[in-house]
Amino acid sequence: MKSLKEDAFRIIEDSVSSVLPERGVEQELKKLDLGGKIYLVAIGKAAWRMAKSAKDCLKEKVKGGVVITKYGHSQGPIEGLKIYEAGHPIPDENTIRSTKEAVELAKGLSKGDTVLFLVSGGGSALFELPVDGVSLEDIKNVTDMLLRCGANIVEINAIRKRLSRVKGGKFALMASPARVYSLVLSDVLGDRIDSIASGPAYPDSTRYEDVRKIIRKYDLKLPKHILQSLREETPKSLDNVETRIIGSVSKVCESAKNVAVSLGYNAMILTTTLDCEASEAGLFLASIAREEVEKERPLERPCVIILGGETVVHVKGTGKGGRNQELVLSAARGIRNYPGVVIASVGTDGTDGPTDAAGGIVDGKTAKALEEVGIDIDDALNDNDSYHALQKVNSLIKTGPTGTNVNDLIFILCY
Ligand SMILES: Nc1ncnc2c1ncn2[C@@H]1O[C@H](COP(=O)(O)OP(=O)(O)O)[C@@H](O)[C@H]1O
Ligand SMILES: O=C(O)[C@@H](CO)OP(=O)(O)O
Ligand SMILES: [Mg+2]
Repeated sequence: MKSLKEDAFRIIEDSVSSVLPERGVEQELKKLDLGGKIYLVAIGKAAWRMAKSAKDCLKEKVKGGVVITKYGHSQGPIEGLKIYEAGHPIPDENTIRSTKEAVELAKGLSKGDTVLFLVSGGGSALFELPVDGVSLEDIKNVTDMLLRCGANIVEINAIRKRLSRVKGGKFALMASPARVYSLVLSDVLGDRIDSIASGPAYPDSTRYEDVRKIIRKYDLKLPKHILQSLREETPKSLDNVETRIIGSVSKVCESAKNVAVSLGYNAMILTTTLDCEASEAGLFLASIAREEVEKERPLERPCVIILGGETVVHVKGTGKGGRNQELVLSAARGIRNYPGVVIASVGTDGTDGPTDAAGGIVDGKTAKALEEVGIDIDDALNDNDSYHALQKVNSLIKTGPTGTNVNDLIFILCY
């Protein structure tokens, strides 16, 4: 055991390493006997690492392929594959251009061929061709609206699927009669495969009725032609797909627990499905930390209480931040002057919101330190400006892109 913060960084580093995609990709590919010609399509923030390990495993059996990842997430050429970077969380021209390449490839395949489809979160923005009558500009506007309204990813993707020619199982239809074998890194709570990257090769479980409810719930003001496109139903069954999940938030939480125990802490996983508003989650975590300090429950100290999930933020202000940063900034209010407590929250992909930070880390001194530099936490939260607040008191966590993506890891350390 070192200092609480050093231990927190160790937990983050080791547990994120344990969910890098290589092991899962290799394990699954070893079990498989993929016949015919294999073509690789990889999408998402973990696409490059997934593609690299698949290519290293299958070597010249892979006849070609396309990798589409977020800007800054490629680590260089991979022999025989075309590597593209594109916009995330809002798609851009490069999204469309590279998706067209993948679609051309899939459409040209024959019976007996296989698409090895490597899927990770981020794929919704990175893999997109709008349906007829919907422009890239429309997709950008709708995506922006959805990301700000506080809807969760299942709701967001229910809408995105219907505006797309590749999402919601439609990419698998394009590849038919070839078969699509998907390896999926899950960043969706409950591992809902049809929501991960909007499920391009998985039957869609959402219906038009769900879409209508989402529009009402968030009072979405959508143009007429978009409303019209949303009525088109998605495939509810596909006969050419097989899917395996190779990593999820549960794994990163298990790993965080093991690291904490190895460092001498009592540890527990409280939930792997945290999905409320980020600032509310922060206050809730702070109250658990106070219970630890005052009543030494639910665990004997020193302890680590671990949560996995994806909180949401209703972005109303004009500041800069992300859900993990907002969570810890909010938590700082509740642990003010409590000694021996640290609360950390990070996106396992290494980016939290449109920032260069993965998340943030606070302790009992953070609230006072903010006050001393003239920052009012409530004001910062109201303006969704968690990044600048945490930056001022050296409380951002920066990892850079990690090459994986299994949602967010959140924990309390108490000494
Ligand atoms: N200023 C902000 N403060 C807090 N959250 C924000 C802010 N701006 C955008 N966000 C949130 O960041 C989310 C996108 O973050 P990102 O880390 O890319 O998500 P993911 O890891 O799920 O792809 C959006 O859904 C939006 O709610
Ligand atoms: O691509 C997506 O639809 C989501 C979920 O998989 O990922 P992210 O939140 O990273 O954009
Ligand atoms: Mg997400």
